[in-house]
Amino acid sequence: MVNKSGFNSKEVCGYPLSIFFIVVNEFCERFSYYGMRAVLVLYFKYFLRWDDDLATSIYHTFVALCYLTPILGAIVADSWLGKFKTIIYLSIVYAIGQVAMAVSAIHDITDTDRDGTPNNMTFHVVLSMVGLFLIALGTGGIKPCVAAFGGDQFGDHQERQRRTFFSVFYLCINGGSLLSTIITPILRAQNCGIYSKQKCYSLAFGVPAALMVVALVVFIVGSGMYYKAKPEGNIMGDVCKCIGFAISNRYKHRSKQYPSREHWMDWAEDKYDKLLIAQIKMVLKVLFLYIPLPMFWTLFDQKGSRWTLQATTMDGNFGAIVIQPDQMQTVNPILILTLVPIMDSVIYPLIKKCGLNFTPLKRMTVGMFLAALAFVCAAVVQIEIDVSRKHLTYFNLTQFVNGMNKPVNVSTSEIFPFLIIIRATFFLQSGQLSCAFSRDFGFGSSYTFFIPSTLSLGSNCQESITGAEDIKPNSVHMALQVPQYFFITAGEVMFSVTGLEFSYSQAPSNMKAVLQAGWLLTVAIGNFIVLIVAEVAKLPKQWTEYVLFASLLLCVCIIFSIMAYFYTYIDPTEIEAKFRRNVGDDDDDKNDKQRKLEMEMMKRDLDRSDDEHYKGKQTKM
Ligand SMILES: CC(C)C[C@H](NC(=O)[C@@H](N)Cc1ccccc1)C(=O)O
Repeated sequence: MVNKSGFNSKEVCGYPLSIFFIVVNEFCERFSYYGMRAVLVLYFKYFLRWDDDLATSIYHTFVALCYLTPILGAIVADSWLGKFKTIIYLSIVYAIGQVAMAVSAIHDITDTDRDGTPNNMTFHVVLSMVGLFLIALGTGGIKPCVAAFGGDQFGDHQERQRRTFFSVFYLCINGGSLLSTIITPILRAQNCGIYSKQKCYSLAFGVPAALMVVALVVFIVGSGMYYKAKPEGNIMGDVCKCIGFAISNRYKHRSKQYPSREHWMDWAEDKYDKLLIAQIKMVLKVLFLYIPLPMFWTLFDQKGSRWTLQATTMDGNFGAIVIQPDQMQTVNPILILTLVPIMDSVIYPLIKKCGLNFTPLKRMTVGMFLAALAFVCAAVVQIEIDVSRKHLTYFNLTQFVNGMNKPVNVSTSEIFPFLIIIRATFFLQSGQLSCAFSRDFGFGSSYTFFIPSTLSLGSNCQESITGAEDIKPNSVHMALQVPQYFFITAGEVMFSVTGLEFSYSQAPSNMKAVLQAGWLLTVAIGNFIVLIVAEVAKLPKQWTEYVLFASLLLCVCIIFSIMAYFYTYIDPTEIEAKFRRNVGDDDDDKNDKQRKLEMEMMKRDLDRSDDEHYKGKQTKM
């Protein structure tokens, strides 16, 4: 197949072979990212021994940084190294970061007294912070480049294939993240160590590190097959200078005597290339359309916070298995893996058959509406929970009344989540004597256990300990969260998968990665809005906060649909080709332009000294 730049690539079933390496790379990279992220807060809390607040804020800072760094990667790719080299270099940085995380989690390195706890915590903290910084730089930096690089592999005539590629790309993101969020918590729960056995965070970080190395190797293997668009110099510098010149030139010509121009960017025509101005107009048009989009991510990213907290007040007993609150999040990638193929092969073709033109911007609007609907469902579930008056966390609150005349130490084993019931084992110890007993709990319940004065420690105490249920278990089932997950995920498919492709198709050739980064920036801003709204609104009832978010998104959705109505789709390649054809004429024009500019500058100088006098002079010239 010969693509837009005359590059000849191998094809399989109408698709360039090179994209196989790109989607496998994405799968491994997302496995690496989400796998590491899944155990990060627990690593902060239990390995570095940070409190909940510090752990949560460092976690969110890291996630926000991951969506801010794409702009850096995009500038480097589009202006300097090109996407291919940027992906290679930043993937190396990323893999080093993951290895640093894995090493930072080996307690034996500083466990000089071999008691199972690190003796030099500073070493572990510093190494893990360096690791996280490198990971944020790497994952964020390559993110806009990989998607845009994949899009580059298609020729202009392969629009349909390119759309399918973005769907498959999204499937790989979710396939990788689903697998890793299941696997790494299992790895973390293992015990490992050289001198003493501890929870195996090093393995939980080590496997994602290995997957990142695999991602890099796979990407390099495909090297000979890629179409590699060349960077066109410091494009972002030129863009900024051109916009700056247009603004200042417009300001200098604000007087009514100067004829207005069709677009404010046209004021840059006196100095800059028409092609560059046309490309900037395309980018600005799309970026303007992006202004309302962060609100979608504001709702979307609350799956990991508010919805997980909601799940902690619900009953996770699904018969064969007990689902932990944070495990509910895996419903999202599972639904993505089912909904993307259904949408692509059934829903969208059906809509088309009905004669409806379901354009990308219409899809995104419906996506926003569905996300708002998801929050209405969340509010209804919340009301149900509030009515049932079960506000406790799934960690069962337990107290003991000691009837013995000596102090008894009580400790507990971990709760086993994959059994039909939640079973906890308690160890009672006094001096050298100890005994153990187990009890089953319901989510959210609270118990008081009585240790009788006659209890003989050292023997079996299973039968001797009696308990009273203080608070009944949570009665609202976690399955009730499924509708809200369904709507938010259907919204994600319509909004995010479409937006990814839209950002690529509407971007000029030399700013594809930049526009992808602009798209990812809406995710970062959305995350900041969560913090602001939650802080400012401070609503007493959780369900009212859900309704507030749903209403905000609905308003934004209406604004966006109006903006979308006035948006005209463009074909950047066609526009660029038109300007390139006119380049000869433009060269001739340039001298005239330069002359005109000099004239106007002279005119401005004279304007400042004596307007009337100048007017006289001009007519004489
Ligand atoms: C936010 C990103 C632009 C999109 C993408 N994320 C997803 O596809 C999520 N559905 C993945 C996910 C996985 C597990 C739990 C929650 C979400 C990405 O990561 O690129």
